[in-house]
Amino acid sequence: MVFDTLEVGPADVMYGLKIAADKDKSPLKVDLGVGVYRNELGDYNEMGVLKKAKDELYALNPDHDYEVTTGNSRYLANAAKIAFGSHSSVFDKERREKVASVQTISGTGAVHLALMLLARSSKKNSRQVYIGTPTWGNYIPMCNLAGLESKQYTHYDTLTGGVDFESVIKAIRTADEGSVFILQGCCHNPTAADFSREQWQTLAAEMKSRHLLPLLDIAYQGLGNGIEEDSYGVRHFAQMGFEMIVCQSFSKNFGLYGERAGACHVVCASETHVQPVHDQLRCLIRWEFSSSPAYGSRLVDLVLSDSSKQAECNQEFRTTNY
Ligand SMILES: Cc1ncc(COP(=O)(O)O)c(C=O)c1O
Repeated sequence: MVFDTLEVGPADVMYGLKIAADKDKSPLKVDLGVGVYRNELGDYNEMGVLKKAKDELYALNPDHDYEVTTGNSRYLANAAKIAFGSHSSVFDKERREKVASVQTISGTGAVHLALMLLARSSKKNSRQVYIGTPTWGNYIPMCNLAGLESKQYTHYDTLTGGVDFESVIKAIRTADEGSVFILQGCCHNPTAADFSREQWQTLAAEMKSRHLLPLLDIAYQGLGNGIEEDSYGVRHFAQMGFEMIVCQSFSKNFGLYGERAGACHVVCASETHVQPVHDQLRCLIRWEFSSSPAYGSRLVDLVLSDSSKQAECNQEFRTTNY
């Protein structure tokens, strides 16, 4: 027998909660479990700007922008621009310079790919991944899956309802050089305790002096204080010249949960590292799932490539009460 040693996996708390919520027939029920836009009736709420993008996409040749494995370059450039800002020092005037970007199976796929890349990079035996708790339930199991050791510190101060910044700084000061810190860019899941601008600045200075690697996970950009403000941490770290990873999701902000649109951006210390890093990502993608689903990323790309659609999208973020 082959499978007789297998036991059931650990329970997924969110999944359990979702099933319980689905079973609850109370008319007063508000399901806040899974991050999907819903309207007043509790139904899926499609953004107006996406409806238009869908119509446009139907009119296009489905193969018009197909790029095997690592994803469509215009989509990736657009995704990088909203994460880093179009005037970021990670770009030169014409092209992305220090960033290796690939399309991923949404934000989860981006984090997984980033961890797999770290596990294959040098110093892998000593590289620890620091995670502030409580946190998104997938980080620790995904570190285990990638063969990376994770370390936990307290992120949330239950007394103030904000970030336990002293604990974060202590973790930074005691971590080994080269350790990875997973930091959520905005709308912290599950505590909503985000870093202030000043705290991002202190974090960056402290992490720089200890040669730590930030892995910034930005799964809710636009849903906190707007596109620009929500990526303050990402943009500040990039401006500080960090070698860093940004994991990006369009599930929540574009209401594209099932389409799995995301990106992983690796900002390299030097231009010469970009090609090998990109190629390692290509290999990981090819060996695991060949290529990411194209549909959602094409919709995101149509919106981000068109300034009037992008403005409409920002307007929807501002006016819709999610
Ligand atoms: C903090 C955080 N990161 C990443 C993700 C991944 O989201 P998705 O794979 O749906 O893009 C989530 C989803 O809940 C999340 O809360």
